[in-house]
Amino acid sequence: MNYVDSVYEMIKEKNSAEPEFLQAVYEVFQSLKPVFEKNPEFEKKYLLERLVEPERQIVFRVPWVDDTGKVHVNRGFRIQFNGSLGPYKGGLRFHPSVYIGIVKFLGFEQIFKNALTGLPIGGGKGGSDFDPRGKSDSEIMRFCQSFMTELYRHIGPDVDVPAGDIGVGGREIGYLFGQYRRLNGGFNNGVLTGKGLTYGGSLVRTEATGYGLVYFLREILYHHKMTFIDKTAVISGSGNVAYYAAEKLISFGVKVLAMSDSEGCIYDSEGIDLAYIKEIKHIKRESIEGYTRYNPNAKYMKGKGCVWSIPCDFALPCATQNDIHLEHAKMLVDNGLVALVEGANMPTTNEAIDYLKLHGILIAPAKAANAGGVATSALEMSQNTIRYVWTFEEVDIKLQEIMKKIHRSAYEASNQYGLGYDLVAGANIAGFLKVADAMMAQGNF
Ligand SMILES: NC(=O)C1=CN([C@@H]2O[C@H](COP(=O)(O)OP(=O)(O)OC[C@H]3O[C@@H](n4cnc5c(N)ncnc54)[C@H](O)[C@@H]3O)[C@@H](O)[C@H]2O)C=CC1
Ligand SMILES: O=C(O)CCC(=O)C(=O)O
Repeated sequence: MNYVDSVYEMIKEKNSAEPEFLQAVYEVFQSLKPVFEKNPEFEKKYLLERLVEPERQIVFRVPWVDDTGKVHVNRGFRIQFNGSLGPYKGGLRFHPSVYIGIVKFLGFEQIFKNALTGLPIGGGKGGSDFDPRGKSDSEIMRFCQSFMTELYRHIGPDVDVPAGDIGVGGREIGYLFGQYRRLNGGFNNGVLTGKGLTYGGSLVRTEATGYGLVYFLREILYHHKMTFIDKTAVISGSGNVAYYAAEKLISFGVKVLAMSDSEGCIYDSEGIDLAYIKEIKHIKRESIEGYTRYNPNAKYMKGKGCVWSIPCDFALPCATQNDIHLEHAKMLVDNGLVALVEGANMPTTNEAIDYLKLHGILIAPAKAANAGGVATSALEMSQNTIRYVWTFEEVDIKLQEIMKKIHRSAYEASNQYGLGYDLVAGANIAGFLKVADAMMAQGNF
């Protein structure tokens, strides 16, 4: 058995209760085989064994009191996966499905994504099994305060800098920062990103992941001498990433036909009106079905994955992991899909990716395509350090440049290893080589 497969077998045995983590590792390892053949010194230094073991895993109790006075206890996590390139960096997810395996898969992916941005950030991720749905604003605040009461001793602008992810947006980051400031003293705002604009947030951070996705797709289209003209898209999710991806696509002339939430999807043949999505999902925080109240011609379909039955040129999974399975991939191909653009982390199963590749679909893998969010977080850190604020245009130009460079480095790495235009493998290889270089230089740690 070759080195890569033997390390994977060892990891499978050690982490058998963490299928999402194993899936993420398997996918990266498949791309790395030619790299290990070419660089035997990596094997000698046990690089893969070290890479898959987080540098630090913090698990803690989060007690909080609801509006009726009842006490609840949730579990909090922060995984400081790899700090060889810079302070650990990555979001916090609040969702009932969160457990150590989810946080580890997200943290593992984050290492390579952050490396691809070209900015000095290591990989980390965190969260809680707390369910924000149906909670009052005061309950959310009390939960965030309790979460930060433990987390604050493990983070810092030069140590670990969390941000948002599913269930954690501007409101939650505000409460988390308030509690950090209260406990830590001083105004150390480089400790979190995704902050509000009045206390150190960066312009464009809110939009960055969604906009970055579309900038990345634009590079793919340029490369293949294609354009956005007369194209259609469907998007899963209707949260932060989905919303701003839709906004940028629409501004480029693409018709966005459908969006979804965890219960079902809405199909509007005239093109989704984002003002309604904002009202329903971001302000009222209710089911996407409410869209039909505003536009009775739109159609609501219930069920997971219904969005992938709608014919489109571009499919953008922007909700959660393992959203596109093999049967969805088959439907998308049969319906004439041109490109898959991954906004969520690991939204496509490995079998579905293989099927899409086999059928010539252009694939923008999450690690590269959704890296605009964390890249802009790193720009927020830079502004906090120099105590300066760049304009919207300045940050947006930097974001476009970063997405262009990520596309180029993924393509070049793929080409260098004789794989042609395979951005899935190229992103894994380019991200890995940067981390590998830093780890080799820093000795056996
Ligand atoms: N916010 C950011 O800057 C970044 C987010 N991501 C990824 O993008 C995805 C979306 O994140 P955000 O938009 O920030 O979160 P959000 O909380 O704003 O939106 C999440 C969306 O996913 C849907 N969703 C959640 N769980 C679901 C489930 N089990 N089944 C179907 N739909 C579900 C929700 O209804 C909502 O529309 C996540 O996978 C996240 O890891 C990736 C890079 C950066
Ligand atoms: O902005 C950040 O630090 C985190 C973004 C994130 O969690 C992700 O890229 O998945």
